Amino acid sequence: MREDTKLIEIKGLSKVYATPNQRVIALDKVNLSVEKGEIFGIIGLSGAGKSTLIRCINMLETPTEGSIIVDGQEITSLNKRELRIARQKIGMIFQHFNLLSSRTVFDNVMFPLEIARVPRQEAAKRTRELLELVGLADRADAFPSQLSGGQKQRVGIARALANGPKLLLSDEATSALDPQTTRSILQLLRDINRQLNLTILLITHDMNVIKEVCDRVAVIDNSQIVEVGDVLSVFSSPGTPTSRSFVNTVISREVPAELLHRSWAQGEQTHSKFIRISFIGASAGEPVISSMVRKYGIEANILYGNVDRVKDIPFGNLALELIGPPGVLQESLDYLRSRGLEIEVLNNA
Ligand SMILES: Nc1ncnc2c1ncn2[C@@H]1O[C@H](COP(=O)(O)OP(=O)(O)OP(=O)(O)O)[C@@H](O)[C@H]1O
Repeated sequence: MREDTKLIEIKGLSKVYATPNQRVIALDKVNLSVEKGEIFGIIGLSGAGKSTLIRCINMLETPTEGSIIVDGQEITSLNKRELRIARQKIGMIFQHFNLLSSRTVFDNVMFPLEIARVPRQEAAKRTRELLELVGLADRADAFPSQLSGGQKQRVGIARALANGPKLLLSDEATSALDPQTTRSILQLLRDINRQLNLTILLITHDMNVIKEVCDRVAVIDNSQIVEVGDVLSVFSSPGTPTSRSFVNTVISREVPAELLHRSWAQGEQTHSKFIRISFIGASAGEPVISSMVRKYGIEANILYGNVDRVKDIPFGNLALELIGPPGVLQESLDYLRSRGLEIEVLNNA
């Protein structure tokens, strides 16, 4: 039998909150699947339905309709006892850490093991290993109030990993942290994803988080998933206005308007096309562009360019004005596309 590569499969998931005077549709027929071993991000504006979605996956919220399969098990149809066992496979971390203030770091991390009735010696050994993993071995006896935000989240991560989960859910885990601490926590999530082959599903409103750690992303808007894709593809060609505005918050893709309106094309016979080329990886567009210019005898003016990184991969944008006879311009674009470049025509002046 073929091994199932999906860790989470969500079908037709809806959630309606009914309050005495209104019904709020927080999720509307959501379908989504998450592969084993990936870091999957869900991004959306406030109120889009992110928290509801992630909380349905471990049944902190009961779906109104639909099914959720986690690691081959239909979570929505379990009884209380089965659900308690299934939840041991699902760790969760939170924006405000949710640590027990009266317990030490060590006892916070050991808490889920106590609940799972793991023998004390074994639990203590596992707790020490987890503290080592998150870089807090020397703070075992501290209380949460004595820790920085980043350290508190490390405790949260160690506690979430205590029962050896297959899935880690992250509910805005870096939203309360400063940018530098955010980066170190995201780095830790990447490390544990790799070392433990742990699948991570995170929700965020911050596209930087998606850019730093995620393999794939889903954009949620108004209770519905409006786009799902590889993070690099969504960054290079966002398919919806919501995705585009999220991408624009971290990567400047916009060509300044004054450049777009200034054309160097002259006369009846020459036209100009403004294009944006997105390139991924080390293949800068440069040699392809110079060979296009030579091959078709057109002019290319560079309007704007930048290079960024998505996860660890260089990712760039270059805006050009191509000038030449209309038919030749079209052939030039076909040539660039045939060389694997992502091309967007910004106008047809
Ligand atoms: N317990 C509840 N009772 C009634 N309405 C709720 C409840 N929880 C959430 N909602 C509503 O459901 C919708 C989705 O909320 P949700 O918290 O899932 O969105 P979100 O994307 O996580 O937003 P935020 O980033 O602000 O937390 C919102 O309109 C919200 O007001």
